[in-house]
Amino acid sequence: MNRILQTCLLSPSCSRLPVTSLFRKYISSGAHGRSIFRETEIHQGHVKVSSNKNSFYGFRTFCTAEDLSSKKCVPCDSKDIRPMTEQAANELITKVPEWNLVNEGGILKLSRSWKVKAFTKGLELFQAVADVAEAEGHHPDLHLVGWNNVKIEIWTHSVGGLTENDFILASKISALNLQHLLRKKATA
Ligand SMILES: C[C@H](O)[C@H](O)[C@H]1CNC2=NC(N)=NC(=O)C2=N1
Repeated sequence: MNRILQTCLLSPSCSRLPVTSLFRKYISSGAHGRSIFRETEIHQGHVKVSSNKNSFYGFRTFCTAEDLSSKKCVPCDSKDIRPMTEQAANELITKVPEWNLVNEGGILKLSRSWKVKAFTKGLELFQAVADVAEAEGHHPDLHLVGWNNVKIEIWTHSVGGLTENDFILASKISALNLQHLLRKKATA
């Protein structure tokens, strides 16, 4: 029997922000005492929801696509940078749904493909992406084959895997307006 218990966690800091409050709704599933709860954060009238299967005391932060695109890449030669686990990558890929998570010869990468209108439009797309990459100091692998097939792969070469830098760059690329360069999708 599922009981939905909703408790409002108004932390003191929230009391000063009348419109910001953190609601935690959890459903006591009963099985093995695990609870499934959903945090709902209400900010200025819009709601971000993260579902989380965790013990009652588990508390998970969550980031959204806009969080990633507002972040800055860090130098890839910093000593404490490490490749993330496949589980972490599977969680973060949900924030950049236009991208695919691929494993190439044991190296996890982000990959995305486009069909462009013309060869030169592919080069324009590369230039737009290059501007973002240079600003971030983090660079993708660019492929343009068969004159109009663009593929971009992103991974952190210095660690031989994925880091948050890759997801930040992917999110910033997704935010680019590239529609005018792309071939119209064939209608059904
Ligand atoms: C010092 C600077 O962070 C490194 O040269 C950067 C440049 N751009 C990079 N881009 C990617 N994708 N991986 C790297 O390891 C990398 N290293």
